[in-house]
Amino acid sequence: MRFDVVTLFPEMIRSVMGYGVIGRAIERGLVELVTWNPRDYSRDRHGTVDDRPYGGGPGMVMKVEPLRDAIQAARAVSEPGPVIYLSPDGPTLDGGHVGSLAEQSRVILLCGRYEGIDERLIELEVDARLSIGDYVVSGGELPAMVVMDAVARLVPGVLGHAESAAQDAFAEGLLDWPHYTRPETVAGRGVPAVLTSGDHQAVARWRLQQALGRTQARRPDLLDRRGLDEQEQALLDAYRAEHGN
Ligand SMILES: NC[C@H]1CCC[C@@H](CNc2ccc(C(N)=O)cn2)C1
Repeated sequence: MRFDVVTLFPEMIRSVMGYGVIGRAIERGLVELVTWNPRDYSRDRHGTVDDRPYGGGPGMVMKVEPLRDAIQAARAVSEPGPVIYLSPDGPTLDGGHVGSLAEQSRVILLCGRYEGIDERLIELEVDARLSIGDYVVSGGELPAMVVMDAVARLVPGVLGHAESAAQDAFAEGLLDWPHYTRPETVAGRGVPAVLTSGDHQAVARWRLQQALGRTQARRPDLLDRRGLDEQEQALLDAYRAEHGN
């Protein structure tokens, strides 16, 4: 999987993406990360990438040419891939988007700053928009890193034993089950007995039941979307009987 990021702050991307499983995946070559700075493609010696908005108003707008030249430089190397603009007016990222992006061999992510990007750049070069939620942050870089992290986790080998991605309850369309580790008693609180029973089948069943119960309680909309088979319904009924809800 190759990510190309068009951004005025390449160091922001490279430093944050260098940590943890994703950083190791980049070191191991499972994920490739290349940044393209529009300022390197500015048409004047001042490195101008923005200018005042036509029609007046506060703030600055990102100019077409430096962005277009950076995107075309990215397109010119490696194989084709969609150009995705991180923007609050895109569809909200969900597991479906992450899954389909993970099937691409390459994605070019466009990060905006200032008040916005000249609309003609979007018309000329952007294939799709994506939003990470209904709020505005000061640049597209953090949203781009959220997308890259979520997608990279689905690349085979990135999470070590691949099943931990599948085990990730959200991959099942459910919220996560509770996690515990040593010490066995802390602040007077113990660990659910099944988890120290050594019965792996019982543990797996308990975890699924917890994920179902928590999803029903906190995000019933996810449950409606996912649907349950008979065994899952029985587990959920038992959970609700036990938790009185
Ligand atoms: N006019 C606001 C707009 C101008 C151009 C740059 C963007 C960067 N900020 C972003 C980007 C994406 C998201 C999101 N929800 O995915 C939030 N914030 C902000």
